[in-house]
Amino acid sequence: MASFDPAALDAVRVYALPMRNRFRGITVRRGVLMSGPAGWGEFCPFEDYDDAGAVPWLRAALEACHERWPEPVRERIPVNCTVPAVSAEKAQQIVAGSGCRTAKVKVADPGQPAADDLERVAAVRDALGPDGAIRVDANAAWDVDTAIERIRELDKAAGGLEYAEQPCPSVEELAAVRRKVDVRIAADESIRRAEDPLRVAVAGAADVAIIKATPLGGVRRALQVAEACGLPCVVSSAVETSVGLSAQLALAGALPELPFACGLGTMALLDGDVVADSLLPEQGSMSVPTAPPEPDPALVAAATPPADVQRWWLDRLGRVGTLLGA
Ligand SMILES: O=C(O)CCC(=O)C1=CC=C[C@@H](O)[C@@H]1C(=O)O
Ligand SMILES: [Mg+2]
Repeated sequence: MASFDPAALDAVRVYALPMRNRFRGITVRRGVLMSGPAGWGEFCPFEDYDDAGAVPWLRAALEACHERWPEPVRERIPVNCTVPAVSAEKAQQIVAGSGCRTAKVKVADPGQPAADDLERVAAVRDALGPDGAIRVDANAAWDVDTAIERIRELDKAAGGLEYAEQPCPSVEELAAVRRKVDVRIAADESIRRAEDPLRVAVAGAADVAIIKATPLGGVRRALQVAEACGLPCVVSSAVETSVGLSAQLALAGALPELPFACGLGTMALLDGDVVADSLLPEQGSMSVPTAPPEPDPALVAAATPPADVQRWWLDRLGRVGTLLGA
């Protein structure tokens, strides 16, 4: 899909859904659903992405509208539950109610003391028991020295970490931290926000690559990124509705190897959905869909935001579409 032609789409619908807890600094998730001959796609770059950064997100949506997904090599995907920067008590409830054997815990949330992170991971260990896996995600919040110190403390409080995701902003910093800690390092923003994700220079700086179909330009592009980086991959969502999430599950289904649980149990973060049969984990795993689910018109109507918000998204879609075709 080289260019964007709104006339080639059958429908375009703006949605807004509240988040159950503040996540990544947001309390409402918004985006655009669109349908084409192959099915429904979702364009949902976070509001802080500029138009150029949103181009791959549109590519991903158009892939779902116009192309079938690659053949899967597995039917089910083990997933982690995602624990926002909530209280220890709430973290424990989220994990206990999830049915997942792996938990990803957000840490280093702006304004929160480090002690809260330690309490949260300890509570998650309590809820998971000794054989569950715990990973943390700092979203590039630390410098190298802070990262080394915090990862060691968190590893102890968690009774062992599976990996620490994006502790610092740059690839060089990730490499420096990796040399000093015994915990695996995973790269996320270093891949998804890279100028050219196909030239992923994370080998040596990370043990695990987090890949996301939605911000990387679709399932096929994400598969190429996975191959180019040569690291074990974890597919993680961009907190889409079930429409966009289905493409992420298709990616996880098509990856040649999948050694870790994926971060795809994220419908639990949203209060509502646009499809009747939400894509949720069952006993810690999710099935790989063969095509995107159809939105339910009543749910889409209920999630439709005010006219000014719709206009903002349709304008953004138009601008990003122009950039995509340029
Ligand atoms: O990986 C998961 O468990 C859920 C997805 C998730 O954590 C994220 C989704 C979207 C934006 C991000 O801030 C965040 C991440 O950094 O991985
Ligand atoms: Mg991350």
